Amino acid sequence: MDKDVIVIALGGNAILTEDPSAQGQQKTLAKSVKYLVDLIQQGYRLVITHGNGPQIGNLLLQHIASDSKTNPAFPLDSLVAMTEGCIGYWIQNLLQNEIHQHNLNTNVVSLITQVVVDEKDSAFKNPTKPIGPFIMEKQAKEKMKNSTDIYKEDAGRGWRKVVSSPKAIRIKEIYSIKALLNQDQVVIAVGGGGIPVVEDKQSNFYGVEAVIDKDQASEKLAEQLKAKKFIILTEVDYVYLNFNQPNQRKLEQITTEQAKQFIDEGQFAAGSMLPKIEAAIEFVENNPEGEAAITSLENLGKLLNKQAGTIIKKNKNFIS
Ligand SMILES: Nc1ncnc2c1ncn2[C@@H]1O[C@H](COP(=O)(O)OP(=O)(O)O)[C@@H](O)[C@H]1O
Ligand SMILES: NC(=O)OP(=O)(O)O
Repeated sequence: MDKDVIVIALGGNAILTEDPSAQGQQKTLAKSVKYLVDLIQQGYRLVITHGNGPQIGNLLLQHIASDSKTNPAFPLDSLVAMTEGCIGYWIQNLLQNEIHQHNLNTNVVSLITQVVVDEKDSAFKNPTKPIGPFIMEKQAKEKMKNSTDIYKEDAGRGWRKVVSSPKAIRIKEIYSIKALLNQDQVVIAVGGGGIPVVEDKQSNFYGVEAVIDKDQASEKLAEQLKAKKFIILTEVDYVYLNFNQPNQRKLEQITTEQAKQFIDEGQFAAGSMLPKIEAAIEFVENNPEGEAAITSLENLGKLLNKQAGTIIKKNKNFIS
């Protein structure tokens, strides 16, 4: 591929902020699409991925609330597909309008993406992926007593339902994504971590009940595309040491070695910041010339001007 590729991952919690309505989530997304146009104008090929943790949890609640005979709840693979379609449409629509405003000749396409996982992945027996709304500890423990659902505390923000989250092995539609990029189209892919599928002995694929971590799946995509930059956009402007404590300190530029040391110190919460840091390390270690970055949706513009965000690179020589 002749032009440099940038993979930008938008977090589900960063899309669903105070207003959970469709309009509220579209309004949040609208704030970041203008910066995406800047990247297109700078000549980059753009791939956008997105999370779906809060959205799929809310959708599941709607499905469970309906009549099980006349309107039965769908399994998680189908719900991931629904969130991929919906959030993909929001981004596609907003970004295409913004591109039109700038008189650029680029199309945006959202691709329903399947991601291959291992059916023997131990994650199927140990759910860790938080989805849906944050609830109080007492309410979560009550729900666990009365059902087979599992709830866990999520980064000091409350308790959330957790589901299985097997590791992404490969992106099934990778050749279609490359073909679209080669035509200078902006591609939205691997939404919600992609639809989890397993391959049988006859090379058929079928969906399984899980939600893949979108940071880990996006890293696989960035790696397969040999991307120049892998940018993770979430709710916080920086990755912090001693997060939410009086001695909190922002991290501006770190090496993968420093990042690993901070992981060992337990600086990053499982299910939230930890998978982002692990994905950033994995990407940079497999693409030593590339860089990973983490910041908020609102700060994408500042990140690109090196005025905000945490940047993770392979070694100190790269850090200026
Ligand atoms: N060390 C840390 N630095 C910054 N944020 C952290 C840290 N540890 C945990 N977090 C939490 O991780 C959140 C990002 O994870 P999450 O909400 O799961 O992301 P997403 O935007 O992909 O849905 C932040 O909003 C913050 O609350
Ligand atoms: N699928 C996924 O990882 O979504 P979030 O980024 O919203 O947690």
